[in-house]
Amino acid sequence: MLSLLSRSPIGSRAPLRPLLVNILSRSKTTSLSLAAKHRRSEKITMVTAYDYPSALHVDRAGIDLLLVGDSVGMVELGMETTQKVTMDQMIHHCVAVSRGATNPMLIGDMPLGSYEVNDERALENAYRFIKESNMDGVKLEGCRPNTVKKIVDGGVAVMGHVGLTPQAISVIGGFRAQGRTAVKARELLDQSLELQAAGCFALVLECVPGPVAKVITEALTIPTIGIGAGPHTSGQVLVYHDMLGMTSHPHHEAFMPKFCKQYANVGEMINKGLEQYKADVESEAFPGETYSPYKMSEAEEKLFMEMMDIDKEERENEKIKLDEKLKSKDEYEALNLYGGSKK
Ligand SMILES: Nc1nc(=O)c2c([nH]1)NC[C@@H]1CN(c3ccc(C(=O)N[C@@H](CCC(=O)O)C(=O)O)cc3)CN21
Ligand SMILES: CC(C)C(=O)C(=O)O
Repeated sequence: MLSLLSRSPIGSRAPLRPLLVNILSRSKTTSLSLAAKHRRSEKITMVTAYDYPSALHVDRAGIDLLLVGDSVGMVELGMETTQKVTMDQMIHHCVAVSRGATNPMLIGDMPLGSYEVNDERALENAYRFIKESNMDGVKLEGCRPNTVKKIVDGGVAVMGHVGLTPQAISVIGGFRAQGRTAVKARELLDQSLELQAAGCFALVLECVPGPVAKVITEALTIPTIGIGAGPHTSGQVLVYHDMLGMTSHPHHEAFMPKFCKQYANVGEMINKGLEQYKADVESEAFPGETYSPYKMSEAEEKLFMEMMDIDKEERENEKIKLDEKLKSKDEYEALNLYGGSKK
């Protein structure tokens, strides 16, 4: 209900038609429909998206949950970690995503510093995701049952996230698997149970051994969404750019996790397309006649050429003068650039 209200056309950016279509077709994922899917033992799908076009694609594919992850900082903003991502940056991306995706349940990732200082601030920031960017719920990292309870009591659905929690990289020391000893695995189970009791509607398990994820999944009533957590979770999540092979940029290759299956090679296609465009423009293969669609009638063209003849000489003289002026400016700049030593 909350998600429907937040998409109300009154005071919202969401257009009326998708809202009606959603109600009629009942294709909108909600925490309720997700719980029902989980009860039917059907696997749940989640993918990240950070902008309008990726949101359109995720929606069209019929993915259940769309996460606007703080991984946006690394994948789209070129940061080394997720630590520097701000609330304003998250909202900026969430707004764009919400314009592109109407069917998946939209989850906004609460960035580092937006929920730890106190529970009141956490609730305020959760409300920003709902009110300013049309999200249907939020995700926060780590075991903070009191914070989760505060936000859920405030009327906002919360997804938990345990195991590798990248925002804590300065504590953990690196992007590596968690829960690999019996004691640590037991701790993860206890955290998961606490988060469920606090009111989380689902739980992300990131980079934990398969057997640990299996035990946690079987112990919980709410669905678990795994990433690098093996096959026995209730669903899976991957980062959009990783799974589509859009990370062929050398900066991104460093962060390609080994649990990620690549379903397409979009990065390679982008490289090929750009190189071909450059070659075509330089060889004049593009645009040619084929991509020059705007015509004028022969009569108008003839008239235009006749008009041009009237002051032809005057314009040519003006052009020569301007050319001279620009050329001398170029030389002046070149002299400055090379410190006057090179002409
Ligand atoms: N593009 C992208 N994809 C992700 O899945 C992702 C992000 N970014 N940013 C936030 C976190 C970080 N994630 C990661 C990143 C790398 C590994 C990884 O390959 N870890 C190595 C160990 C590296 C080490 O020990 O330093 C591994 O073998 O598991 C795991 C999770 C998952 N998340
Ligand atoms: C990897 C997923 C679970 C995430 O938290 C993110 O994309 O930020």
